Amino acid sequence: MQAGKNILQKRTRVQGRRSRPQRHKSVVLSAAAPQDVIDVEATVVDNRIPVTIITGFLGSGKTTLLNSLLKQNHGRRIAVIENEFGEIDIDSELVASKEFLEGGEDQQIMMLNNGCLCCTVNDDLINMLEELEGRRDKFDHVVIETTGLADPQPIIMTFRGHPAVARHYALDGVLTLVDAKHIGQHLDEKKPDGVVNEALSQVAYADRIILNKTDLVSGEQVKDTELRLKSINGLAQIVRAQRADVKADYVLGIGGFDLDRIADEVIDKEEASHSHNGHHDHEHEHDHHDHEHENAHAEHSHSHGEAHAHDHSHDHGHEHAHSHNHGHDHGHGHHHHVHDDSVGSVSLELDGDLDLDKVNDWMEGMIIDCYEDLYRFKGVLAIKGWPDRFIFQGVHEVFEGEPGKVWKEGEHHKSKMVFIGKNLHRDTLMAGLQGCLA
Ligand SMILES: Nc1nc2c(ncn2[C@@H]2O[C@H](COP(=O)(O)OP(=O)(O)OP(=O)(O)O)[C@@H](O)[C@H]2O)c(=O)[nH]1
Repeated sequence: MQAGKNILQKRTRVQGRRSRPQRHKSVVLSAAAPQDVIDVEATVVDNRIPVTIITGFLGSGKTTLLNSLLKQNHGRRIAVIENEFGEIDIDSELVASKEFLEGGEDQQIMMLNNGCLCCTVNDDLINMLEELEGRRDKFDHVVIETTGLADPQPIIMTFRGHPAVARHYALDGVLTLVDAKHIGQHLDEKKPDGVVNEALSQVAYADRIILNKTDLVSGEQVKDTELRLKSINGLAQIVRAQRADVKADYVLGIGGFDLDRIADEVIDKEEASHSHNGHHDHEHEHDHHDHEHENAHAEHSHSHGEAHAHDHSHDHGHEHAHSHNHGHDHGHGHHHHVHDDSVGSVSLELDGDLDLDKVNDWMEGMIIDCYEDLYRFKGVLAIKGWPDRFIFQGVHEVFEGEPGKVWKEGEHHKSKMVFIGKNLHRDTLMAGLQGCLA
């Protein structure tokens, strides 16, 4: 326990792949595999350049947003990397600040014309970022606009997993534009096995969503769409907009990968919904608490009852959407089958303290076995014997965690996790979490 404790005084980033499971030994919370752990002192000031990815399906309003962003007086100098699919550079013609390309001091637009960012992402994007890095005194923030057909995942992974990029750039967040009128049909589109539904992926990876073009649909449709988006991604904030008209703060400075903000996002979501302000339609951002609470003791007592039969803990969980190709019991009415996308969110909440070793084993196994399906996951854990919360987040196999706020005297200990991904089975995840109880 003590060794793990020491590591948790630091920020840890852990990487691993299923094909090399031996490298995952206790990767999550302890230091048993020091060669796999990159420690950065928590007190180090992060001077890296923040990067925001703006994505969204064709015609959803990305260029409109970019124009509005470049015109707003937000005090940040933005370098834009635009990815135009095909050879004809149309978007840069449409962006108001194109003149900055020709020597403007404040903002820069760079074009990636030779293909789709997500396909050719590594070399082209990395080269461009390196080039920009040499001029970093000229800007404060990088915005990458993907093509409408890009799956943002490889771009995100470049920032999370590529050491040279991660040294100079910090992914601030993923902002997804959604066309209120057409998103449904794109989400519904069935792709062949192994082919990504880009629209779905763009929603699933979002830290923030702009539900745009609300002028083109009824209020009822907007609400339905919002529910659907939340079912896919229970973590992202959503604002409604027309002409992508949102404040720059909503797009820049998201802190989607900032561990310090995760506690607010994940555990204090109810309170957070009342404390944020300044965004359009903010009342829609956190109102997904219509989930039903479940008594997991009843559900799982056959397998877990002995371990915590008398601690009065119970869990609350909600599943927004999940694959229908699994066979758990639908009879108790606690699952909301919003639609049958295989990408969805599962939130888990469990009272009581967790055992460090059990959490390590469980999360290690999950990352090894399911990293491809785990798009994003975040959580705050109560670990037995630790004075502070443990906060973590991950994107596929890239995991990061650090100590969070100290538990107050007498404060009720509980853990909360949110998973976004494919084929997530809430019951299995909850059983796994319950199995970690101390
Ligand atoms: N009615 C309506 N039209 C909008 C809104 N926002 C943007 N548009 C229009 O929708 C069209 C597409 O917007 P863009 O900003 O170019 O969308 P995009 O996501 O950059 O499109 P791609 O480059 O094709 O991926 C343009 O004609 C915009 O003027 C809106 O809120 N309502």
